[in-house]
Amino acid sequence: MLNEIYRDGFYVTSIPREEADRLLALVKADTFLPDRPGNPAIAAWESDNPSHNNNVPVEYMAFMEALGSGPDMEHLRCHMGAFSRINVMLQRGKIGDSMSWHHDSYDPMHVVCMLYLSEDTWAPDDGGELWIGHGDVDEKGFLLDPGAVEVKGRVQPNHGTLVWCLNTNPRWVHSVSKIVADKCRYSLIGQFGYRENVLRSNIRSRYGDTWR
Ligand SMILES: O=C(O)CCC(=O)C(=O)O
Ligand SMILES: [Fe+2]
Repeated sequence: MLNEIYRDGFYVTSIPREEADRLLALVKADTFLPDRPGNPAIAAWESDNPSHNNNVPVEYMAFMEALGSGPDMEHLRCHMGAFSRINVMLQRGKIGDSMSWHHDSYDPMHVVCMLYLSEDTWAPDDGGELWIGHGDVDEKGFLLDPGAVEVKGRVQPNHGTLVWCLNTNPRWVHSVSKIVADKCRYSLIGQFGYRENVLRSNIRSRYGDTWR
């Protein structure tokens, strides 16, 4: 893992089937809100101080905490220190959804992991792949040309697939290709960092209204 993550910025692995099944059952029973500007629930989440956010269901948080304190991250913890803050986000993607190239710099965290859960089997033609790439950025660290990103990896969101990303380099970006199959794509995202580094509450003043 270490060579991949320190050389490429990411590493692809998977979690045990029973663990993925257990989380999928919880996720299927969960409630999803449209992630659109203006949604009051999303606005509240964005204005919240993540250090004080205790709204993440304990099962998701416990899973991420176990990942963060587990052997996969041992060297990252030695290298970067023991993380004092974990964000957890659950997203559901459906046909037509996609996400453009970005770095998770809206809420700077040092390591990001993405766990995929799905009842469907995903083939490359289905879309919904996590693409990981490298791209040039401007003086603020924003990607200059999304069309010029050099793609380094494409990961289908199959059940139990886990992708680790170092999030310390704004040139390391990721995107989600358009979902073209009528399949349901769940991603449980964990971000690992420090309480002392909370910036999300100042997000609009730092990055403007178009930060997404
Ligand atoms: O769902 C995914 O594969 C990636 C989601 C993502 O990049 C994000 O929410 O920042
Ligand atoms: Fe992201």
